[in-house]
Amino acid sequence: MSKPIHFPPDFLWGSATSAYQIEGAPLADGAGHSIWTRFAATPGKIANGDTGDIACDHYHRWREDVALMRSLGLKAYRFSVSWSRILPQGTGAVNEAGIAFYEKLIDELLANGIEPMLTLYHWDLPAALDDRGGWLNPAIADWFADYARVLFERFDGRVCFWTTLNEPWVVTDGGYLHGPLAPGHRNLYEAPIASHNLLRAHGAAVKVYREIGKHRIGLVVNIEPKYPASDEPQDIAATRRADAYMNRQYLDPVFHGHYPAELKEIFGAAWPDWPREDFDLIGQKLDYIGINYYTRSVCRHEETNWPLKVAAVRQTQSTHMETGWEVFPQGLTDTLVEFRRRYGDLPVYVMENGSTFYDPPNAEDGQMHDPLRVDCLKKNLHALHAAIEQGVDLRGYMVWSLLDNLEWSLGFAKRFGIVHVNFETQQRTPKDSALLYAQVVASNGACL
Ligand SMILES: OC[C@@H]1[C@@H](O)[C@H](O)[C@@H](O)c2nc(CNc3ccccc3)cn21
Repeated sequence: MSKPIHFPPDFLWGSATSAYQIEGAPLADGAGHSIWTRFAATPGKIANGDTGDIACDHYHRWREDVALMRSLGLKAYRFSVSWSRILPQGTGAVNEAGIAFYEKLIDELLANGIEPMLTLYHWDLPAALDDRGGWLNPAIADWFADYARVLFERFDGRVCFWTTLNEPWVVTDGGYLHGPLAPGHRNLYEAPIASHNLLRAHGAAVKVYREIGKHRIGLVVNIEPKYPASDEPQDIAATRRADAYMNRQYLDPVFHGHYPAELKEIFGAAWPDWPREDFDLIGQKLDYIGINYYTRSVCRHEETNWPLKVAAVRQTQSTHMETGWEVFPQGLTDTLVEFRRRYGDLPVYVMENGSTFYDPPNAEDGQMHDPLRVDCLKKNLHALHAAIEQGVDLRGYMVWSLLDNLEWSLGFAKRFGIVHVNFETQQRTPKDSALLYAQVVASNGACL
């Protein structure tokens, strides 16, 4: 019998979602179009023709969903704000109805003892700003800082945990290099520019927060640890390129003031000489780092793969994600320990961790059994604890996701929720994984 595990006494257990994936009603009450309302309206971009027009109807069911979080005993809830609800044109006049929606949500969370953790940007750029170049226009750092200032002024104090960006790597790789995500560009020269402007915008928002904010602000990055498929020099070099491109491309400029050298090798002539002063802006001091972990990647050299020349070697035990994300809890421990080794002792929150499996239909007992997700969750939480035992200053964990939701271009078929959503009736049904998670929260991990 292994000894029971305990997390730090004030460990923050919560769940995470994002606006476009759950809210629905993206254009209600004066909201403007985003690059995702446009992408979803473009045939072939989202599987099965799914869209965020209704999603989980959270825009109308927010009170019920907060009650659901309360019933699970959650201590925190990580959500994102739709920029184009607040500023329908991306800049200029504030849409008070947009402010009102998030104000109701925040106040309901607080009334139920749940810490609101607000993400300013989770991929849904206002379409009006995309028309002006979006992340390719250097002015977006100012546009984003002005948007952030509106929310800081309205909500700081009720919101004490702020995140500037969710996963700049996915925004860039998916939206500008390979194209499966909005705005759907495939351009080697655009990707570094978009990525750099995301980091500049992050820094500009943190700078504003330091002027007027009184609580905590950070950045959320997705980290996928890279392991060489062999000890062949070519595979070792491929692994370093993959780590530099996906992981260190964001953490090195924020914490070390420069990009990894491998990026010039990867992008060649498409990699600009960045102005030195940009790194002063990007390197604003943070109160915490948010890390999203799902899987690892085993890398080998592949000359034909553009532009990294890296291929991922498929592993055996995988989730049902499109690209078969391996269940590899050790990678979570390794990621957290490596962050501390490379970047220091900043407080860390795991802001997303979860899995998608084809959930069996309702059992005769009416319960949603999801044994694979339960097993995955248990293993990842043990891995989390192992990182704490190795000295990581881990402060909290947000399971992805509270609800089954729109998995971007993969549509509704990929279910990550610990709570099942019937998208015809909008009925929410906690899965076994939700019942387990409620026990974990109530016992602070001792039940594991
Ligand atoms: O795919 C599951 C979630 C997604 O629903 C969230 O909105 C997003 O924040 C999110 N990020 C990852 C991990 N990163 C990633 C890696 C490759 C492609 C797409 C996402 C997974 N997820």
